[in-house]
Amino acid sequence: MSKYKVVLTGTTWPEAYEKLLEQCEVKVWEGPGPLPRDQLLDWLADAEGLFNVGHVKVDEELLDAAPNLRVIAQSSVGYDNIDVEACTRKGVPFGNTPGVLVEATADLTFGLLLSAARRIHEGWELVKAGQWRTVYGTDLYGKTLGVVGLGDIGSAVARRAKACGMNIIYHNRTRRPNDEQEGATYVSFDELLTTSDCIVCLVPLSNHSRGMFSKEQFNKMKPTAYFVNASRGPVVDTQALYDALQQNKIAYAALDVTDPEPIPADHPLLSLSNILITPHIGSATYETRNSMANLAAENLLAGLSGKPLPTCVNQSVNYK
Ligand SMILES: NC(=O)C1=CN([C@@H]2O[C@H](COP(=O)(O)OP(=O)(O)OC[C@H]3O[C@@H](n4cnc5c(N)ncnc54)[C@H](OP(=O)(O)O)[C@@H]3O)[C@@H](O)[C@H]2O)C=CC1
Ligand SMILES: O=CC(=O)O
Repeated sequence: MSKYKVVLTGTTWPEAYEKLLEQCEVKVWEGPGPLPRDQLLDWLADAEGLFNVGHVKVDEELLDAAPNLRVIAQSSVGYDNIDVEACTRKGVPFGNTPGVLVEATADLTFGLLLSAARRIHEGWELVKAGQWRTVYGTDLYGKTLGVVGLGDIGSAVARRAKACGMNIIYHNRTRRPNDEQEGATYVSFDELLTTSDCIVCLVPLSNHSRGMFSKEQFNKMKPTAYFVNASRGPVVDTQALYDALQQNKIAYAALDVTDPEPIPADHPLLSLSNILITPHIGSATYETRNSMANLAAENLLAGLSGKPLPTCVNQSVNYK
């Protein structure tokens, strides 16, 4: 039996890769650096499947260059790099990896808040510098956490916060009765901004959410507010965040995602003392990244054989 022709935009985890190799002839980009666009388009000329690990941009141009494409699978839950409508127009199902990364990403997001609130990272830097002294933070217990984008991950963050004695408020475009039964209170975006002690942002990046945290929003926050962004960098206006931190309009920010990403070492944000940044590692545990790769491989192999993708974003073109 001839094998499916697949393009893999970067290396993936061994278990998933083995599964692909059983049924596919794989062109894999092993670097150095990201897969050049020309090379990708050239490889896609006869490809039936695209396994996107490097978050390459999928648009009309790419789809036109891949006339035989039957499925796109990506090992992430966010898909702001994918023109889903263009995929649907071409009849190409697209699968992401929801669910499997929820707990790991919630751990990291809440960990950022905890580290910022209690200055864990600053304490460690002091100890390494031979300075054994007290660094003061703030209590989370009894404080109000506002979650913007209370979906799978936001809800898991809320559970952690509740276990630490925080009150939970949230804002989405639609309400979540189950989370409300668990104690989360729905509020308007403005009320969340003005009343939260800590704000966690977990909205997908879209035309609705791009720049939703800008000067106006930071001005509405409490001067003691802690702001955590673990969604996508461009949801936040970076200059406005810099100004808010530099002018102490808010107390502290902790980011797992930045705009630009990666953030250059000489970026002004890094010169501030009231910020903590990690390099987009929300889902980066061995177990979770392995599960994400396996789910992406399942989506890809299902699509190649004309079966429904287990986690398809554009259901209208999923296989029946
Ligand atoms: N840092 C990291 O490593 C990781 C980051 N992520 C990021 O986290 C995001 C969320 O993931 P996940 O929880 O699985 O996604 P979900 O789709 O489960 O949740 C997203 C929530 O955001 C809400 N939302 C969407 N748009 C808006 C808006 N404009 N204003 C207010 N609320 C909005 C949605 O509700 P409604 O549509 O009703 O508004 C939904 O409840 C991903 O898209 C990704 O960008 C994910 C994994 C790892
Ligand atoms: O940022 C990671 C994702 O899965 O989305």
